[in-house]
Amino acid sequence: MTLRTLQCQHPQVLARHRRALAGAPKGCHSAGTQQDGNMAETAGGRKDGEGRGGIVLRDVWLDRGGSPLFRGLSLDLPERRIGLVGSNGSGKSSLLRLLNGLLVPDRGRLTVAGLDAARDRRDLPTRVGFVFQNVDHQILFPTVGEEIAFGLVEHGLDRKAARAEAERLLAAHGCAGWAGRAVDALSEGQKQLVCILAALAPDPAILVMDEPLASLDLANRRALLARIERLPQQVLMASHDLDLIAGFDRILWLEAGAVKADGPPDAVLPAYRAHEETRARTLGDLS
Ligand SMILES: Nc1ncnc2c1ncn2[C@@H]1O[C@H](COP(=O)(O)OP(=O)(O)OP(=O)(O)O)[C@@H](O)[C@H]1O
Repeated sequence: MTLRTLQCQHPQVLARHRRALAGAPKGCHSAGTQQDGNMAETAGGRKDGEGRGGIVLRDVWLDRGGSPLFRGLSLDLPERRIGLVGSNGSGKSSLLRLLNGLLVPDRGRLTVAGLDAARDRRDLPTRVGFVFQNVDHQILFPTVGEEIAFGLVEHGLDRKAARAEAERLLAAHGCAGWAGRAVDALSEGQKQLVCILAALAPDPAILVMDEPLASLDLANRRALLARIERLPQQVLMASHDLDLIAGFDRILWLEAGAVKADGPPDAVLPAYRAHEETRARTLGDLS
């Protein structure tokens, strides 16, 4: 079954996003990296960045907690696999939350998978799958099957078909028979896995992941990473585990809401690692 062919009969925002949107506050310039015309081709022959995916920020401003965080951020993000690094509080989660409408820019323009993030805010979650840092911010339903089927129903599948698709997805990830399991009885890592599968189920154009694999064991982490590498979706992942994103196409390093460095992993990650080691020494000296 391909959901890509389904017309979304229910363009309203998914309930988990509705809930988050209800409480969401309203919403550095970096040298925007231009598309290099050398984007990877997906299994379907589509080039990411010009098809379902693609993220463009133009002079985006955002205050958080009364202080300016992003001050004229401009970026072109067409690559298939983009890693986001930065110290605590640098703005990674805020940037990811702009992408699915949980935050809106105070000023400037943001386009995500062809949608204007301000004008089409309520439609964003239909194109952007979001995996939260904290599973408790994501999981709504008592059972695994219901959690995964939910997004499919919102996209127009009837409940029976959605349940069957959820079971198929679980089986494809080595979790056959999980559909009836109580989410509360799962370990944190198992919950993370369910959240990732729930985000993937409606076949979004872009998968945005905020520290998504922190609780997974080595086998599940490797399996999920391999799966992520094969996904047709554009993936944007914030991670403090630099090994996870070392094979990505591009790394954005944010500090205090501005782009500190931006480029391939072998250029950005060693510099970021050195910066963090210096910080660790400084913090150690202070303690
Ligand atoms: N709900 C909120 N209300 C007000 N300010 C917030 C809120 N969430 C984050 N901030 C502020 O926005 C800034 C960026 O936070 P953000 O969560 O985007 O950082 P981050 O890079 O994801 O951090 P971490 O690595 O710790 O997850 C921080 O200064 C933070 O204090």
